[in-house]
Amino acid sequence: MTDDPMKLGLDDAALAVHPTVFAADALAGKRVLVSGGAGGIGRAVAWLAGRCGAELILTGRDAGKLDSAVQAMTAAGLQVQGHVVDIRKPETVADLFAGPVTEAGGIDLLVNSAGGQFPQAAIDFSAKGWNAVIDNNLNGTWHMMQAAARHWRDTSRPGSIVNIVVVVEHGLYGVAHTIAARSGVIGVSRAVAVEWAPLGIRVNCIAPGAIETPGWRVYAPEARATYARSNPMMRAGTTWDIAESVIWVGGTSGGYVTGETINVAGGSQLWGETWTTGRPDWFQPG
Ligand SMILES: CCCCCCCCC/C=C/C(=O)SCCNC(=O)CCNC(=O)[C@H](O)C(C)(C)COP(=O)(O)OP(=O)(O)OC[C@H]1O[C@@H](n2cnc3c(N)ncnc32)[C@H](O)[C@@H]1OP(=O)(O)O
Ligand SMILES: NC(=O)C1=CN([C@@H]2O[C@H](COP(=O)(O)OP(=O)(O)OC[C@H]3O[C@@H](n4cnc5c(N)ncnc54)[C@H](OP(=O)(O)O)[C@@H]3O)[C@@H](O)[C@H]2O)C=CC1
Repeated sequence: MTDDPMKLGLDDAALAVHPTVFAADALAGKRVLVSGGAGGIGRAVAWLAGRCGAELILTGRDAGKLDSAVQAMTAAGLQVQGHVVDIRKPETVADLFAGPVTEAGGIDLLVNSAGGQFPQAAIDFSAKGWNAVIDNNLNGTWHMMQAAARHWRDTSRPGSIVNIVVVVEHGLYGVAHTIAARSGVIGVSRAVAVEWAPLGIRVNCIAPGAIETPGWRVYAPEARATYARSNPMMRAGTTWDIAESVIWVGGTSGGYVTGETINVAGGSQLWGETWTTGRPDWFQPG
């Protein structure tokens, strides 16, 4: 791992050729919407979905990042468009579905990869900081989920949602606000997996472990240096590990799966600790 933000995780050149278990037509005729689609995990999901034959709609806040993702994928022959959408603003989410999603002919799969947080001891959270993380990760994800469900209901087509969360049961510290927000996403996903089953909508979550991405820049280098050894496999995962699990559960291969949260975390849900703020003296061995 390096501190060069352009070198955190797999880049476009790697994602364009990374080996995959999926067939080139696994998502032929499908359209996939990826929020945070120019970020680390979202970008890998988009590349894989595109390489499996899906048309892509990517969203994010940063127009420049979106442009670079769209350009790289277009140059590789993928069908992709990008739109600036802040998931915290329900009106811009509604505009996305009423505009580009409808004009493209609808979507089949929504992957909510937009999200993030900052490391801080919970006792020091300001009200504003807490609210920012809850709003981004719980409310923002919900706005996207509900808009997609309404789109599928109103167009009488089935759909699938995959929410990217974090491992909430064990071992992730210094980000209690995001544990709260993501626990909420997991809870509401379980609830609507039942409520929306009559609409033909499946809802699942993927909980990544330590996956090297540009998002890691928010953590101090000393904290980051410990992440790889925070799981029994003693290594960080790749965005491709997450992308293949997303396409598996979100696509027809996951057709009988709903309401699940799948840890793709090298076993860190069972063993290991990730202190995003550095491990306090109390927890030091010996
Ligand atoms: C077992 C499993 C193993 C798993 C092992 C896994 C290891 C890694 C786990 C997770 C990895 C990832 O998620 S990778 C990362 C994904 N990407 C990211 O997290 C980057 C994106 N982050 C963000 O966008 C921000 O953090 C977020 C708060 C969500 C967005 O907020 P805003 O855009 O509103 O941002 P701001 O205006 O900057 O901040 C709003 C307020 O938040 C607070 N705030 C913001 N940054 C702050 C900071 N660094 N320290 C304190 N407080 C802060 C302040 O009160 C701010 O107000 P003022 O005081 O007025 O300024
Ligand atoms: N990497 C890891 O180790 C882990 C990551 N995760 C989670 O996976 C998801 C993807 O993270 P990752 O790819 O690593 O990080 P990145 O920071 O690379 O990507 C996150 C993307 O989310 C977008 N985003 C954030 N907030 C908003 C918003 N309000 N509206 C629209 N877009 C937004 C950002 O877009 P823009 O830059 O355009 O604002 C960014 O590109 C996040 O939820 C993250 O917390 C979970 C566990 C571990």
